[in-house]
Amino acid sequence: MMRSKVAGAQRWVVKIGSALLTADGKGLDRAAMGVWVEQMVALHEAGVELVLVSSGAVAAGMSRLGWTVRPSAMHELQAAAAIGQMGLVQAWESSFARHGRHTAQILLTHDDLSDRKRYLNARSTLRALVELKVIPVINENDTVVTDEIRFGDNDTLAALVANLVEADLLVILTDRDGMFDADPRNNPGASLIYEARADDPALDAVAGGTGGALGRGGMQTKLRAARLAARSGAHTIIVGGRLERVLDRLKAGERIGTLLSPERGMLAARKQWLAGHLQTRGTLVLDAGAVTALSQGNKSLLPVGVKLVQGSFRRGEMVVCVAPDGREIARGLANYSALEAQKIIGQSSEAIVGLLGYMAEPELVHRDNLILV
Ligand SMILES: Nc1ncnc2c1ncn2[C@@H]1O[C@H](COP(=O)(O)OP(=O)(O)O)[C@@H](O)[C@H]1O
Ligand SMILES: N[C@@H](CCC(=O)OP(=O)(O)O)C(=O)O
Repeated sequence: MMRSKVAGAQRWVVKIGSALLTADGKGLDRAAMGVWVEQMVALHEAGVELVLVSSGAVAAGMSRLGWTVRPSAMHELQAAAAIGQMGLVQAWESSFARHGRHTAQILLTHDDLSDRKRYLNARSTLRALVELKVIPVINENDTVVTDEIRFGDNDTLAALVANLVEADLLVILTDRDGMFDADPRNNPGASLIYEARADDPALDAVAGGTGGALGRGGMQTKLRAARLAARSGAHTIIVGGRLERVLDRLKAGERIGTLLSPERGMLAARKQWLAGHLQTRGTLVLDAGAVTALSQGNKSLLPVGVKLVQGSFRRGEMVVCVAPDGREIARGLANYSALEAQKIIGQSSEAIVGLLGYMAEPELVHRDNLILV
């Protein structure tokens, strides 16, 4: 069976766990990293937008310090993470640089994603990096977190990043081929689950065990991550990072790993997510024709149907669309900034290039990014 949802995904968050990255505790596995980088570059060339969530700082730091046992004291873990993070980003940077790609380090904490302003700032920085075709490499900011506010495992962080960048696919690379119907460490006969709905309660029982010696979360946090990612409509794949050409094969639609699907359609979930999480930055006053097109025709909003632009917003920010009498019709993500929108309203989409010198999209707000109210 072809996995079209995976093959067709445009924006991927790829999460690589400690167990995989650190060759089972022997420092960073640069050879394996190089193989994933090659595949990520190929995805990039195929037009896929990529964000990487990389664990391994603590494990890499332990190996630099010659520690063989993971410390339990928080300050020692934090010290190891601070040391290891250097090696981790160096390794990603040099590996991507061999293919002419830049990387960018982003360290996030729980607070960054729960505080609205910081959430929106992180979102716009990540969007900018993705547009610049740079690969963001994200990890938890271990130095400043306390026990109560730690993500602890990067599965949760990766899912929140998938929400943040509105990814359509979260790929969790791990040391098993996927999620099995029982922990394969203690059940050699366990079999791989190929597909399930992320919200299926039967999965709670099979994902019961904890992580390995190096990883933190085990399958439980991966399942929770899939459920979190599903809130913004993303599909999740849990798959073996050591499988040959794993990312290429996912892109080709091959049925490997465990695919966990959102319960609701991608578009509906994504729209609900957008409505609940983004502040509006401006207002577009529509003409009567545009009001009808949006509310009855399920159409995109074209510049020609807009009479007035209010507020100051950037490309990708949320705007309110109102009727001439001020009644709110919809909200949506603008394809142009307020300044650009001022110049193109009332004009046909063909005129955009002449007016701005380029055309990002023919619509001012695409219907996939429009939420009717
Ligand atoms: N149902 C299950 N299917 C697969 N693996 C499971 C399951 N339950 C528990 N596990 C364990 O989860 C481990 C992977 O999680 P973890 O060690 O946290 O890795 P990572 O560093 O990749 O996040 C596997 O090695 C496996 O032993
Ligand atoms: N921030 C930590 C990641 C924590 C962790 O071990 O995560 P994971 O291996 O993904 O379960 C680190 O870089 O070591």
